[in-house]
Amino acid sequence: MIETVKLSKTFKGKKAVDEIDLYIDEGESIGLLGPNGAGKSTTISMISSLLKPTAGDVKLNGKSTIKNPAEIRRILGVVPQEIALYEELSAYENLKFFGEIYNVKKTILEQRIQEILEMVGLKKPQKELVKTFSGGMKRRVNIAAALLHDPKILILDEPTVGIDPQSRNHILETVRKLNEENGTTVLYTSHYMEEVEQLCKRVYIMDHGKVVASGSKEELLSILSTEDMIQVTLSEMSDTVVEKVKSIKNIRRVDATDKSLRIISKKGSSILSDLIHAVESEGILLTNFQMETPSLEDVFLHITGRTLRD
Ligand SMILES: Nc1ncnc2c1ncn2[C@@H]1O[C@H](COP(=O)(O)OP(=O)(O)OP(=O)(O)O)[C@@H](O)[C@H]1O
Repeated sequence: MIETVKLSKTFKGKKAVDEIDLYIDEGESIGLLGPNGAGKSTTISMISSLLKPTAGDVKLNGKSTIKNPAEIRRILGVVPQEIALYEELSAYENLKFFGEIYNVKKTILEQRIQEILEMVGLKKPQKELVKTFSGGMKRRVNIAAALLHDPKILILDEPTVGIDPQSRNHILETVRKLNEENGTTVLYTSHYMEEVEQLCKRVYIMDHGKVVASGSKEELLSILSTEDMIQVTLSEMSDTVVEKVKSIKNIRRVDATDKSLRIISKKGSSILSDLIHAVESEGILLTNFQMETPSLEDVFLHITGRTLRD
């Protein structure tokens, strides 16, 4: 359906997006995961034909959208990071205004607004002014605005950043329903890997403008099939104990936080006795030892050496 071919964008000599190839089939839910500044927003702005690429192409059903953006704009709903609403109007009035801008037929607009308000959980406060809404409620109105023309593809740019948990759950549930029950194709960007794991069947991991890994969650996790993830808690923490643990054979990486160590070791290597020995030689006790199931966060760490929120 949508395909990007060596899609690139340079700002003042700096490559924000660097030869990205990705494809999105009809009905898929795709995650674009990466830390701040990875190039996610720039990529989706180019896919949405809001930003012209420096090089490369975006194709819709095989046809370039760069010269002919009308078709892709017609079938896309985009929820930008920035909230774009009229604060002095109610939620309902905002949607009415956007519906008219999107040329939604007058005969169906009213019903459509009510359906969407129900979907995003804002039917009750629809007549209240947007300026009285929480950040999460505003974000939900923004999502509603993007859905008015019943888009085939919905693109959301980090829609849950900085909002309350209730709105966050509502947004995730709305997106899941749209994809699973309505068949809407979803492109979801986030730096919260739990959301992408929950919502998306296929994931592109971006870093420094490039796609560094892609595939289904299972495929991405299999990258870690040679490693064990272990979480340990100590009675106290010291720099020397971290250094001692790092020097244990078969331990590949150690991250220390407060009184915990997150250890990546070679799969199946028994490090426990060396670990206890290293810790106790510093007069510290090992109070908890737990093997962990790897997540996409670990895949990102493995590939880039950094966490998603570094
Ligand atoms: N209009 C612009 N002019 C100059 N540099 C820009 C512009 N837009 C983005 N950049 C730079 O391009 C890089 C990628 O930014 P982008 O916003 O696409 O990343 P992101 O992954 O979406 O991160 P975030 O979650 O912070 O939005 C960053 O280094 C950013 O500073």
